[in-house]
Amino acid sequence: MHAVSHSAVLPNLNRHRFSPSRSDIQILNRATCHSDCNKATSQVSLFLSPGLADRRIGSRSLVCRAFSSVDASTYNGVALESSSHAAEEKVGVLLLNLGGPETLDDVQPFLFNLFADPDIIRLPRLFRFLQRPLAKLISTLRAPKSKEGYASIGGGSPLRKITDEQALALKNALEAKGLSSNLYVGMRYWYPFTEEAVHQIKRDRITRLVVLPLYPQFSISTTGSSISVLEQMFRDDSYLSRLPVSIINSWYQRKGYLKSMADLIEKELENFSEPKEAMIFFSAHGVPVSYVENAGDPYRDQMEECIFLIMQELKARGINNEHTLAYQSRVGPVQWLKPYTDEVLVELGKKGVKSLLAVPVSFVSEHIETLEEIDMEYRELALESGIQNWGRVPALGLTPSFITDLADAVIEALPSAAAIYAPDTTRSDDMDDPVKYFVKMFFGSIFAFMLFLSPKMISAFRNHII
Ligand SMILES: C=CC1=C(C)c2cc3[nH]c(cc4nc(cc5[nH]c(cc1n2)c(C)c5CCC(=O)O)C(CCC(=O)O)=C4C)c(C)c3C=C
Ligand SMILES: [Fe+2]
Repeated sequence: MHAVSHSAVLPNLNRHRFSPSRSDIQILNRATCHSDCNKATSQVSLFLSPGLADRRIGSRSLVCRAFSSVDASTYNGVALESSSHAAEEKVGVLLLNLGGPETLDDVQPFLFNLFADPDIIRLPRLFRFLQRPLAKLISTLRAPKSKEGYASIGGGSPLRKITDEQALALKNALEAKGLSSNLYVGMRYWYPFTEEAVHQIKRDRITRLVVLPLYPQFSISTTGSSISVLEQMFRDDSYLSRLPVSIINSWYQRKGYLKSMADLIEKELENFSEPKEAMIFFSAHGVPVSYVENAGDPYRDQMEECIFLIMQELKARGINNEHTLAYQSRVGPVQWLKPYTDEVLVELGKKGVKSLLAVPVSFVSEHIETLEEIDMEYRELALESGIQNWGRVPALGLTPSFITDLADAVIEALPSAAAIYAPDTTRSDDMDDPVKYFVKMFFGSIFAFMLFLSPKMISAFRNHII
């Protein structure tokens, strides 16, 4: 069990530019705007190159260093006084999510957006021009496999619909608690893009904003990436840079979330003929090991603490089932967090585990990785491996206790909203150090060369390695 680090060094997210290029393919034509993030520093991809990742936190990064039960960050740490002009306040709540292709034709451009994200693939400065060609190559290679997955769950991702429903439910829950608010949905890789949501917030002249990523645990690749987009937009805009904002970086420690998860698990265990015999199998979306070990991503620590807290809640209810945590959905040629879900399922089967309850734990809506990967691929693998009784806990979705808890999180975060001010000037750049720059360039060149030429690399992107 990893303790949550209260001094975890998080990445400096203060580094991207929002600069969509005119020539960009159809995604940009359809989007109001789209994050290009072309000003990545000279660091090598976190995703592709463990060991060379090196990110520092700026003193004014939107992501704070400390974690608390509502891990909310404000821009300058100065809480605005609780306004005597509350009646004039126009509160906005921005839900951040990943987004997913709505049709099979959307799959490749969606994957392009994902792989064009420098928080997913980061290249040395000199190779920045490769970001989009590389994203194009990888998305094209991966699209057939990914399309198969989306085809098997009805031809597209349910994420937009579910997130919209969650937004409406949250609006109503806030209303019931006496807070009138405007809800916005901002997706990182598909419609409605985060940039569109921010433009709407601006048009609506919101006076106070709470940003709530729909990921219980923080990762550089999810919440961090979305916040990078916001940071860039907010810094460059006179209205947005003054808007009081509170960002809830992670919220897996909240009692309401833990209880809601425990409720779902308890209910699902009852479907087994011998509920006490079922192993509770937490399956989290993985990230490359380099995120955690080189870039200071708190994701693994938070995930482990999250599982511990859910189990504590279950134990308090007299539920003492065995449990385990594994990581799913790895992509590409690098090491991801272990143990891998597929390998653990096979091992458990060999060890004689007969009943297993799968619990998706990094996401709060159904999506391709629950509906296809867990319900189809992993279920089949588990049954082949000797596990006889299989169950799966549904994602939290619109569970009322969960939505109510999100509403509480928003209300608790509101008073600490504070305005953004000057960008971080304390940050140093590898470009300032010619030796470091040369070393990175050298290894970056070799790496880029290998990537383009190695059939092994290509096949690693083409398939989920499961
Ligand atoms: C906490 C959740 C998630 C983390 C962490 C995460 C990291 C991560 N993901 C990829 C690559 C892909 N992810 C894909 C889909 C996808 N990812 C998440 C969540 C997390 N990703 C969700 C909810 C979804 C599904 C969206 C939907 O349409 O329903 C995909 C596309 C599907 C596929 O081809 O498998 C890719 C690719 C990386 C590389 C990464 C960390 C670096
Ligand atoms: Fe993912």
